[in-house]
This record gives sequence, C-alpha cells and structure tokens, in this order.
Amino acid sequence: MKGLPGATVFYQHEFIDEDTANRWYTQLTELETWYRPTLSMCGKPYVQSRYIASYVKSPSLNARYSGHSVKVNHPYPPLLEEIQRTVSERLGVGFEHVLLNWYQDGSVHIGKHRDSKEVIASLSLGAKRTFIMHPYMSNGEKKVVGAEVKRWVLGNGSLLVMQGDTQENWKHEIPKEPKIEEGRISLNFRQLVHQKR
Ligand SMILES: O=C(O)CCC(=O)C(=O)O
Ligand SMILES: [Fe+2]
Repeated sequence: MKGLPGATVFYQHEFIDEDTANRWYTQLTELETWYRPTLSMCGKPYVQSRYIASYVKSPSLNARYSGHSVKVNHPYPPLLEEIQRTVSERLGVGFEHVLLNWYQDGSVHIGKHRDSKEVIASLSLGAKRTFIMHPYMSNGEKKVVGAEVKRWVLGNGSLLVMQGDTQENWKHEIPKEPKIEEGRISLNFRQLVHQKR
C-alpha cells in the first residue's frame, strides 16, 4: 500500500464475494464463545465495547494482547476452519490463531494500538468501517521520516494484511462512527505461537 513508509500493508477490497461475506457474518454471530474483554486502567476494571472470541489450532498455545490474556478456545468450529483455509490458501501463509472482533454498531471501536510482529491478516465482514493508521512516535519523533496519518474504508469481504515492520512504526485504530447501525465482524488470523501455557 502506498503512502505508508516503514510498513508492509496489503489491502484487497473484494477478497471474498458479498454473498459469502454476508453468510459468514450471520453464522459467526451465532458463536457461543463471544465475550467482552476487561482491561485494567489505572487499577480499575474497564469492560471494552466490542465482543471478542478467539480460537487456537493447538491447545498448548496461549494468546496475549496488550498485556492481558485472551480466553482461547479449541478446536476451531468447522466454519472457522473453512474461512481460515480460504484465507491461507489464497495468501500461501498458514495461521495458528484467530481473534474475532464484533463491532455491533458504529459506537463500538478499537483505540490506537500496535500488535505483535507476526503477519496479521484481517478479514472484514458486514458494515464498512474506517481504518486509520497513525505514525508511531518515539521520544516525540516519528519513527519513519515522511509518515503521515492514513485512513481508508475496510469493505464487506475485504482483506487487510499487515506484516514486516508495520507494528514497529505505526499504530492503528477503528474509530467510532455513531451513524453506522449495522454490525461488523473482523477475523484476525495470526501466526503467534510463542507463549506456552
Ligand atoms: O477489526 C479490525 O479490523 C482491527 C482489529 C485489531 O486491530 C485488533 O484486534 O488488534
Ligand atoms: Fe490491531
């Protein structure tokens, strides 16, 4: 993707067709493992606005995000096997873990953050949402010369891949868009495996 120095980001608007995307969205809302994660902010518990669900290929894997652990499930249900296989075959990359985020409407968001360095492939289903990348600042300086805020829309059935130095140099977020009434689910496929229980 152009205009993102120090990042390797690919975006494909119609990675899967709309009918399939809509069908997968509806089926995934029926998963029984959705829950709202709690973060600790200044010692107080803070329940986040989005629902998440997470699956690992192998029961010995553990997933951590922003310092808190995520409840992981095993095995993958057949639908998630099918979706992951579709993404893996098209990209030629295997994944060991998926984190699903469910933004039930535009009031639900994810704040600016960085993720771990593995390849992250993110499939979007449902409502279109804005995605913003911000240059990461270190000691008051951008880590990459010429980095400027970049935003675009993640469509229904689109795929976003972040890899390489992207997380070193950039933060990303899905901001609130209060006018959006429909829901969106993103499936974030990752290779992470480095922490054992
Ligand atoms: O929903 C998305 O597309 C982004 C989610 C995200 O950044 C994350 O789960 O780390
Ligand atoms: Fe992220």
